[in-house]
Amino acid sequence: MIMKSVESIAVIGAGSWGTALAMVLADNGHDVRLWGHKPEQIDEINTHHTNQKYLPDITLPKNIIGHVSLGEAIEDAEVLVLAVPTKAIREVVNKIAVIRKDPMTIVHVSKGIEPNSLMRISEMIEEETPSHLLKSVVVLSGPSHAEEVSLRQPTTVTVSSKELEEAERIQDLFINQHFRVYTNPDIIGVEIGGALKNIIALAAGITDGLGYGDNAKAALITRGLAEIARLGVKMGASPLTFSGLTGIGDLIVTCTSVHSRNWRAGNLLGKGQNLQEVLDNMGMVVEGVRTTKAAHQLAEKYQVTMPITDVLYSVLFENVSAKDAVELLMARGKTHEMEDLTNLLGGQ
Ligand SMILES: NC(=O)C1=CN([C@@H]2O[C@H](COP(=O)(O)OP(=O)(O)OC[C@H]3O[C@@H](n4cnc5c(N)ncnc54)[C@H](O)[C@@H]3O)[C@@H](O)[C@H]2O)C=CC1
Ligand SMILES: O=C(CO)COP(=O)(O)O
Repeated sequence: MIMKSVESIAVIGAGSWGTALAMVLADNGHDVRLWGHKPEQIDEINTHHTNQKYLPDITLPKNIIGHVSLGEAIEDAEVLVLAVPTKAIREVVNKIAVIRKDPMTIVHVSKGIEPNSLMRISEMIEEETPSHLLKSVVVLSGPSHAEEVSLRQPTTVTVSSKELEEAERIQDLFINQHFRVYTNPDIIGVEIGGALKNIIALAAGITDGLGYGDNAKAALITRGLAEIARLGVKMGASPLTFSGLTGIGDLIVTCTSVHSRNWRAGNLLGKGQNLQEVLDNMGMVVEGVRTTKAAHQLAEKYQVTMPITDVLYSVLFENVSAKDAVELLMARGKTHEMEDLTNLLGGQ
């Protein structure tokens, strides 16, 4: 057993991922305050040590204490783990910045890009937090369904930050025999891979819903990776990151699992439900919908070809049918698989 120093850590957001990560930290002996904005849910966490809506039938360690008061949750906690949907990041960070007196390290675990501003989550956090309060921002990402992490099944993730020592400190807080944590200095690649895989997971759910098979799934994963990497590299990411946990790793886990909310939403779309109906019934965040909007704008801004993102955009926001979207993708003009090869052959 690895001996660790005990820290007070506030996990902000008591949904599936915040609760599962609070369990990892509690298993490592830390004093964990789990903040949520729904009093009845926090009451359930403190009284019954469960969070049935998000992680049914899981018993939480007793050293997770639920809080509805944000001030109490973050008091004395030098590390804050932000686990709310991308849409709520600015609002929550703003509230923290008003209350907070001392510098803090913010670890974010969300997977999205903000439409219109086209900011990654670490950039939004930096924009919303006065610099004297922000020691550093770290992202934790990778192939990790909360449902499996809460069962202490083997899981691997990556942490990244502009400051390597901070990433290593967060690696130490989370790592244990079930939850292996790597570091990667490429924060752009880590955030882009984590956010954009949700677009491909929606598309994979759609092809499954339409009744297509493993060939279509493999095509989406590999060609999806190609377009994510193409954009990521233009934005300054290392191409190597996309062959790692936060690239291909997260694509595999999200495109092939019934745990994925993005895959499940896509599956219902493929079966003929409309977007609003699907989102209303999901009860949890489906990040890929907003991220499709953002990635569509990013492709335009960076002049990058992203065919899967483009057709998914037309299904989600322009009433193109899922079946027509697949036909559009398959009927595209012929091209080389490897872009370097295209360059070698004279940029065809
Ligand atoms: N569930 C998973 O397995 C994983 C999720 N993630 C990412 O973590 C982030 C959070 O996802 P989940 O926990 O799964 O979502 P969730 O839908 O299970 O829970 C979200 C939580 O945030 C709360 N929330 C929403 N808006 C809020 C606001 N304005 N103020 C305060 N709290 C608010 C909700 O009440 C809920 O407790 C997402 O970006 C997701 O992509 C990343 C890896 C794994
Ligand atoms: O990011 C995830 C697993 O790595 C979870 O994906 P979903 O948000 O689609 O459930």
